[in-house]
Amino acid sequence: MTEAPASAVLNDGNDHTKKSKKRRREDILKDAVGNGDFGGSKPSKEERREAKRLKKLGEEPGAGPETDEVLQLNGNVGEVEKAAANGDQSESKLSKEARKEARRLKKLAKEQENGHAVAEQLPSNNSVNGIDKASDKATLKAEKARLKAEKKSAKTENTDGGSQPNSTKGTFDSGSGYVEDRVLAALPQSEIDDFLSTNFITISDPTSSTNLRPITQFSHLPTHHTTSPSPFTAFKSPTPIQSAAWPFLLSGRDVIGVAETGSGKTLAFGVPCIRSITSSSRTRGSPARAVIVSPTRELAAQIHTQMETLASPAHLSTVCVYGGVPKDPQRLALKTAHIIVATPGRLNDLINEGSADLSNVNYVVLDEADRMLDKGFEEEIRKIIATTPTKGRQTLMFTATWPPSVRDLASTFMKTPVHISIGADNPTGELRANTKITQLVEVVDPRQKETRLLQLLKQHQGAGAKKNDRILVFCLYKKEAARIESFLSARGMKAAGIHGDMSQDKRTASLSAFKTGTCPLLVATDVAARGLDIPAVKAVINVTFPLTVEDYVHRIGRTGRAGADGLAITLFTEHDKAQSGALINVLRAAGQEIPEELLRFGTTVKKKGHEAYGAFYKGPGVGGKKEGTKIKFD
Ligand SMILES: Nc1ncnc2c1ncn2[C@@H]1O[C@H](COP(=O)(O)OP(=O)(O)OP(=O)(O)O)[C@@H](O)[C@H]1O
Repeated sequence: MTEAPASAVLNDGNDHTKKSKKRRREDILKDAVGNGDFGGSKPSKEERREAKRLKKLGEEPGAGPETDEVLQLNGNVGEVEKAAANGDQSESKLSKEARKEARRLKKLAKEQENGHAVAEQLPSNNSVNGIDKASDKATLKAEKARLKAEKKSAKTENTDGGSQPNSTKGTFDSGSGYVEDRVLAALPQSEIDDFLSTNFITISDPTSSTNLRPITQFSHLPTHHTTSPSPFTAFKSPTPIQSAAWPFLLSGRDVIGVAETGSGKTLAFGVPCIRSITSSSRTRGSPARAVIVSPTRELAAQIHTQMETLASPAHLSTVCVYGGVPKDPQRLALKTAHIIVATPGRLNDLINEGSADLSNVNYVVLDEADRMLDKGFEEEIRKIIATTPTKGRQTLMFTATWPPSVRDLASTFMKTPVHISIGADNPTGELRANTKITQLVEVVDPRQKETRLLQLLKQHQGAGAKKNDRILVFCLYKKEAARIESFLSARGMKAAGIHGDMSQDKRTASLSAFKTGTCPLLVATDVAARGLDIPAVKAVINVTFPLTVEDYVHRIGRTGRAGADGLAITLFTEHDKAQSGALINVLRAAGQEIPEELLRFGTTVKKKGHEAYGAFYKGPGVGGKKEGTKIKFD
């Protein structure tokens, strides 16, 4: 079972007690709503926020065309006021809400009359009138939805004692160049709140300088004209992490984005990357404007492919830089590339020899950020970031797991980052597996693992229609992976392998055979645990438990992607018992069954002495200290 829904939260770090600020806000409020018709009482926090939002809306310079929207808005004011005029108890709440909304709409209508633009960027291939009609229609639709939502929210208030989700008010960040789309800006606040709470979106902004509405539709993106043909045609709407992260990223903010595996984080950081480059005015020096770092070669290649589809319509070029392949083509491509996707080791090599120059890079992404910040990579990351400018640089960290051990280190690279996390009852981004994955754990005798694996493969990939179903088998060690691959091949199963002892060519060939379905069984080490987006992996089988429960969450995340269901089966032995408590917590958080035999190993989560060593922590050494063993995948 999933956890109970949590309200969406936008932490407001403002000091609301300061007198001068308070006075200023009240002045703004007066400006925004006339002479403060709040029924004689002091405006609520909500009302003040809304007024502030409207005020900002009015201040935004622009040349928005005058449209029928004004009439429409006025019409809606009447409708709202009519609704507000009704008198029974359940409608008195509505009437307060409706009055508030009426004031908001009146103000908006007035601003439209005064010629203030609400939207900044419009698709270049549309005529202004076409856009106006479309947005008018959308506004009308939004208004209808708003009235419906008002009724619903009034109803809820009457049944739950008046509790409200915390609000995220839409607004503009005039300094950044990002302006909310007019349709998005016109959406009723209740709809935005609803979106945040139903998608379990938690936004924590230490500055509170921007209260940005989530981009709930691709059409609300200011960049879509730069990426035509649209990269979104296959998708209905942005995923929650995309919706929530885009406005902040488009505003130039640093962001930590924590969202479950397979939830579209690549586009979450990829789309604003294009916008960041196209809006930059720098023309001198190195062409590189963005760098995206990932822990494995295969993941770097995958991100690169996705970035290419975004970049080429905007006439930007990209390069993928990783080890195990010749440097020359990479050196050449670096001369013109605007976006560098890289694994850290090879990128540092190329920086050191002078082939890569990051001095103009102002968009830095650490994908699988917790992995990039653990001891295996920390030093490499420091070196890379040190060659980028401090001023004007946007730093992004995206991951599905965000252990406390890396959080302090992350903050040393970032400027007041906005923290966005997606997940039920998970405002601090604690460890969560994707809830679309069914997790089965079998406690077995270590000597029976291979026999049990064979049985499971026959059961889930047997003959007939199931024989081509993709199954990913994880081992802990390279030698173990090689042995299991041979074991399966010797029993007539078509298996490929991927691990660090193989040449890059062979790794690439195995992955490609698995992706295309030529070989439906892949035996891997944790080199394939993170980020890989392989279509329709039916099941993940863990033959040996990984070294950390974070790695477990990433491994099983290769199935159940982009909203699909998945299956993960884990063979757990007494050798893994130190991890039982942490695994139980992950199972519990995702509402999964916890086997009695697993509970017998204990529920205590052992506090690790060196959490920063992440997946490669092997226990304390002499004197409680252990040297970091640098194990790299590239
Ligand atoms: N808005 C969207 N709607 C539906 N599918 C989407 C959307 N955006 C991206 N996807 C698809 O979702 C899949 C997973 O995306 P992606 O690989 O970016 O996930 P992720 O969150 O980075 O996962 P991981 O944590 O495993 O790295 C991809 O196949 C991608 O094409």
